[in-house]
Amino acid sequence: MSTATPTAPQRRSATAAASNYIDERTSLSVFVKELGRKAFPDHWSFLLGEVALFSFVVVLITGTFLTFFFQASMAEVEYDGSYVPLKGVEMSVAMASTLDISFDIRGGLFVRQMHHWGALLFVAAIGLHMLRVFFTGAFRKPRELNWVIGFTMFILAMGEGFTGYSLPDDLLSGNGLRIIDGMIKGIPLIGTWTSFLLFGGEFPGTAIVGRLYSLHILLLPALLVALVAVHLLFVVVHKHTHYAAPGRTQQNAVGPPILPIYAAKAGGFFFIVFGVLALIASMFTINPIWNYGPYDPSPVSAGTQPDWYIGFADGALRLIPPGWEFVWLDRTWSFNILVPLIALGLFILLVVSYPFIEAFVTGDKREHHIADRPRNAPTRTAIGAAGVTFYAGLWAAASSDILATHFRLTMEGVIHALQAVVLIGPFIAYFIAKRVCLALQKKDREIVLHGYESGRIVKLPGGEFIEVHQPLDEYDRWKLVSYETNQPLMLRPNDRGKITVAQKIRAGMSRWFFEDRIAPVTKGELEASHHSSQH
Ligand code: HEM
Ligand code: HEM
Repeated sequence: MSTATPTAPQRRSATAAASNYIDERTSLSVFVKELGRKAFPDHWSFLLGEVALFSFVVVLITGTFLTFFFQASMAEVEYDGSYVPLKGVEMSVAMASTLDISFDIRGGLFVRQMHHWGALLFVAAIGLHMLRVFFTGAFRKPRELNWVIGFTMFILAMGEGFTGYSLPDDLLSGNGLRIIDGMIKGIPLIGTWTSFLLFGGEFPGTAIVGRLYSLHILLLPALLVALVAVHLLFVVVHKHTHYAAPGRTQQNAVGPPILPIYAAKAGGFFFIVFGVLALIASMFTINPIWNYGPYDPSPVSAGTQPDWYIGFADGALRLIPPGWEFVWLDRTWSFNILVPLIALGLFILLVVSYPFIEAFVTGDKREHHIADRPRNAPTRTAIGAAGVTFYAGLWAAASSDILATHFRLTMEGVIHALQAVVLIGPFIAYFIAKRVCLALQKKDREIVLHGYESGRIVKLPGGEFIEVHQPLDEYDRWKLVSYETNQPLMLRPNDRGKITVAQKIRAGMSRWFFEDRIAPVTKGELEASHHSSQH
């Protein structure tokens, strides 16, 4: 057969012509060349930011599909779709259109499920990515601002999640909104008016779904997309951090180039994230609003749960002891709402400003491009463990009723135990994490100087038994040795020859931060151990 198939060189030249055409009009090649040559260090933990990025893309694509069919109206209709048990039930157009997406639009249920699972993964990946950045100290100079941008995106993502969850106007979403309404109304003086402003009058009114819709599909995604762009631009500008290894310094970034290796890997990884989400969406139901029905406060019972990332706020409300409400100056002061609001606000403030607090305490103004191993920064790791415990306690409290019913405990017992986890747990976690880090550092020191225990016991000619130690290879030794030791700040008199109270506080904090530490192995020690192992 002699069909004329285009030959490879012809195809290439067509591609070349097309890229020339584009380049002559955009000068894109300069940018691609510059970016393509950048090295991107490789480590599994760097994939977490990518999972966040790719699940965001999935959520954007599936969300766009949903906008074609979702109707953000709270007008009342009688449901007349194909889900028989709800036929004839009065509900909002928003709820009815979400049911239509689920049962009457081809592929609608699948896309809805993918959107919801994608959202859950998105926020989870952000959280884990943030913990990776925290525990490796990758937020230090020059990346402090990127930490702030990242954290802002975290808050926006939670906002996206909450507004999205509220759109279908089903039993649970209406209930979530009722909790928010209660929290807003609990703010003294302005609470009631703010709630009226948000809901356009008495809760729930007829405006809220439309308003949340504008936030959900326009304002918040636009802000997120813009911030993601700046975030990634900063990653390129600062270079990515890398872990200590031979040839890696504070001045370079070692890894495969972005083009073609990293881009090909990342592209493949996008399809894995997409595929896994599609698989989960097709196998596990999430938010079956047809089981819940339209919003009505009366049938909500124990066991209802918000999406996971809202759990910590819900838990904070549940942990406040009863009766924290007083009438004073003819007004109700709801400390049961104010205290969690203030505590969460402070927690958020602390997290977002952590890079600046640590830099102040350590007085460290150097740039850091080698990421810390968490054990080598024991105080930071311990602070992180304390923060995670605090968050986990609040989060678990959102399921206090489920814990009580599943484990046949009293509700009060569960609440008291979780109150202890939130108030005392962080201190215990701090202590344990710090001791574990120091122990691991000591172990590293032993390994560097004496090698790994091999378990092989040998009897020497003189009758003595010794265990043969396996020496480390160069690469591992580098990893274990190459970390900085930091000294607490010295108290020095200022220009007027005085030591101020602020200086004393700072020096005290710096001592606390650095006091407990294991000195890194010195060159002399290494040489000595090398000699002794040779003889
Ligand atoms: C929408 C959410 C986010 C997306 C899509 C995102 C994406 C990324 C990606 C792809 C990277 C490079 C790969 C990696 O290190 O994992 C990165 C790095 C970074 N991200 Fe994020 N991130 C997000 C949220 C956050 C948050 C919440 C924080 C911290 C509060 C943060 C702080 C950083 C920092 C400091 C770096 C530089 C890390 C380094 O050089 O080692 N990001 N981000
Ligand atoms: C980070 C971004 C986003 C998150 C975390 C998020 C989250 C959610 C969640 C949890 C729901 C409820 C889903 C359900 O009914 O089970 C939802 C609904 C919805 N989302 Fe998003 N979303 C995001 C971005 C977007 C974008 C960018 C669009 C549109 C361009 C969009 C459009 C919609 C629509 C139309 C609905 C209502 C339909 C429905 O509930 O099934 N979302 N979103």
